[in-house]
Amino acid sequence: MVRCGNAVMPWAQAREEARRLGARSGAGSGGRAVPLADALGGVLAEELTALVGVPPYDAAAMDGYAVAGPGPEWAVAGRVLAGGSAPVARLHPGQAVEIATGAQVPEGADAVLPYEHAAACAGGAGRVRGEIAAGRHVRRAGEDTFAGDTVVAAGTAVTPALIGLAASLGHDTLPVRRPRVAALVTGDEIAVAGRPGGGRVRDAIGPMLPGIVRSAGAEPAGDPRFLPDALDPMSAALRTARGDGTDVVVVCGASSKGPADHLRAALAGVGAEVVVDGVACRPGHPQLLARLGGPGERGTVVVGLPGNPNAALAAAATLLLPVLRAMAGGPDTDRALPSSMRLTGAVHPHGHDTRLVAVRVSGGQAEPVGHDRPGSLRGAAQADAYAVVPPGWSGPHAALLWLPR
Ligand SMILES: Nc1nc2c(c(=O)[nH]1)N[C@H]1C(S)=C(S)[C@@H](COP(=O)(O)OP(=O)(O)OC[C@H]3O[C@@H](n4cnc5c(N)ncnc54)[C@H](O)[C@@H]3O)O[C@H]1N2
Ligand code: MOO
Repeated sequence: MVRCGNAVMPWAQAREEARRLGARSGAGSGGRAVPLADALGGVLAEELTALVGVPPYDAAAMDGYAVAGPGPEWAVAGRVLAGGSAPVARLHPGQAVEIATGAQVPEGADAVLPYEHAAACAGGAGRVRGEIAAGRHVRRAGEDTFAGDTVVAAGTAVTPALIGLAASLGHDTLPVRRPRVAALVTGDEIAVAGRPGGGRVRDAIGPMLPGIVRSAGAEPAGDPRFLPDALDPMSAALRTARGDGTDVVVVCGASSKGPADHLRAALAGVGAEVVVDGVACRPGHPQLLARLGGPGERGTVVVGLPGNPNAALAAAATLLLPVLRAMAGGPDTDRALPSSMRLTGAVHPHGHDTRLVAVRVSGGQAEPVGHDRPGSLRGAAQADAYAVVPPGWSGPHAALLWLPR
């Protein structure tokens, strides 16, 4: 049963509903162990612990001599390079080995004397002299991280640095949450390649969805499927998605109320819970958020995007991204990016809808780029963000909704 009327929801509330539904649907979904090379962009499903310490052994931090005892002179017993073994298992006071940065320091060593502070001894070859402070230039095992330490919290985005860290802690795989997102592109007028003609239009939404999906740490479940403007194929596709455990289905171009827009009827037919039916924003008015699945099930989230491409992008930023981020367990915003900025140029609020204005950010200001009508991606393609301009806004600062990059 469809449980929501046609009340168009305020923009901020719709985003909050999307977050809530994503968190509800993602909770308990666990993670999948993926090889480090494939983990980039996912969100850690569990905390990351150290399987080995960092450094894993007492290591030289400089090229020079590992020395035992206070000196100022030592007898050099040989040489050890990184990855090699020392010529003596243990240094006794007065002994040294020549050592390379990263090599394991023999037991008994008190410090490393860098080459540039070492002098040859007048007393003969095989001896070295200099001044040391105990512990200097030795990186002790576990001085950064002990084996068993918890190092990174669950919910952290997997970045190149985190992958490098995981490798240094002894991991070959990472448990990541990465919702799988199927795309259904509808419309009898849609052409999928080349120059459209004869009342047809190139699909502009299917090609931008994988990037949008990946930007939120999720992954596309294959290529978009193209559906004709008919109820039965839509209903069948929704049932299939629910049946095969797809996390999110994005339906493009069937969200309005025309004779060819079947999403609402299909949702009603499959017993969906409709959470958002229309959002008070421009562009992106006719968007939908729904859930397929019973109370005890994790369910499949359905996001309906309008067919106009810039409206689809605005709707994806409004509903799809918060759903995916919450589902993966990550934050909704990138903390490195400013959340609001002074808006330049003449921007006028709408009477009752929130306007999403394509802006370029430079010099700490956001400037509208134009060409951001619902049917055109020309502005968004040159923009960094949408400025969020609610009804009654008087400026000059506006919240920013950063576009996927
Ligand atoms: N009586 C009403 N009509 C419309 C309303 C409304 O509130 N009442 N809203 C308008 C708005 S706003 C939008 S946006 C569209 C959304 O409609 P749909 O989601 O059903 O999309 P379509 O009608 O199929 O297409 C709209 C437009 O976009 C083109 N399109 C569709 N899919 C794609 C695609 N994948 N790539 C590029 N372009 C696409 C399509 O050819 C149409 O020109 O409804 C308005 N009508
Ligand atoms: O979603 Mo429509 O933009 O408002 O053309």
